[in-house]
Amino acid sequence: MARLEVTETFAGIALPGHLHTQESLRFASSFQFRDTDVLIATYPKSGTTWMQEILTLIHSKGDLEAAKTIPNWDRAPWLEHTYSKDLLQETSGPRLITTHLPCQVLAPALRKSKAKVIYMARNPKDVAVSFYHFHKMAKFLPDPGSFEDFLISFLDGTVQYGSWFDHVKGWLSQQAELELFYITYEDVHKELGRSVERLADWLGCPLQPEEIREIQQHCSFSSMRENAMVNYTLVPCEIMDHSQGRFMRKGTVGDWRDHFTPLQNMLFHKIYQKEMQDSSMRFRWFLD
Ligand SMILES: Nc1ncnc2c1ncn2[C@@H]1O[C@H](COP(=O)(O)OS(=O)(=O)O)[C@@H](OP(=O)(O)O)[C@H]1O
Repeated sequence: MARLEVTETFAGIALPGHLHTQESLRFASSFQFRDTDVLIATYPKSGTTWMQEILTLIHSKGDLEAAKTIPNWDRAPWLEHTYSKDLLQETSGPRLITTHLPCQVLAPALRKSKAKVIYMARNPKDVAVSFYHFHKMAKFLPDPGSFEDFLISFLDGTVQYGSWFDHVKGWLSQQAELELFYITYEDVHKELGRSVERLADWLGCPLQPEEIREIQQHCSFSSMRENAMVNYTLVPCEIMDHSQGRFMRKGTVGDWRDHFTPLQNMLFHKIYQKEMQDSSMRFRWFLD
């Protein structure tokens, strides 16, 4: 199946041209956030779809109506995608918005409002594995070649969406400047109910125990894997080749162990330590 290989470059970062144009990226970087907006910011494959589902249900207090009938990309549109402009401008109430853009592109616009940001990060080794598999199915991304080649590009930051290290360091450096809640994929994986409760409290939408249980059940991997509103099976095969795998692939912590050679693991650690040496961020999962 042919690849839709057009690339847009913005702020020095390559992005899939199938989803982005210079106009859509300019729209995103000068977006007028409202105080009631909630922005989910992630590097790809860090649990974005999971967070979109959780936050939709926190907003609706566990009412499944929207989650069962509207795809995630319409409930929490990507700020930078070509289709989002009208959708976002037409929404009058509190908006749930998603982005993979780096902080330096959005921080100036965000600082003009009290919009809340939820930054979700994941062990970069698992991100690299998940991203590699996603490249195989997503026809708007380049052919990844071998895992070995892909891992080198991931560590170099030359993959689309740029460097994982810069993305995480950039967003987390803004914790004091923005209304930012930092959570990891591993936190949510370990304690889904507790994570839902913490997020709901931070958003000022406290939930009853039965509402939390309802959300927990709906947002389990097994439930989301079968849910067409989030598992991307609605996307046509020319854009996502479903014969190459599933978007909801494994949903586990530590899958990198089945993919990395000892040498790749050593190289990864070396580069991680160099890139993150000045960072005091909480990345306890990296040592797992
Ligand atoms: N409910 C739930 N539980 C556990 N894991 C989940 C869940 N929902 C999504 N996922 C996993 O998240 C990975 C996809 O990440 P993203 O949604 O950020 O991808 S994307 O950037 O929007 O393309 C991808 O990870 P991998 O399975 O490791 O590839 C998904 O399976």
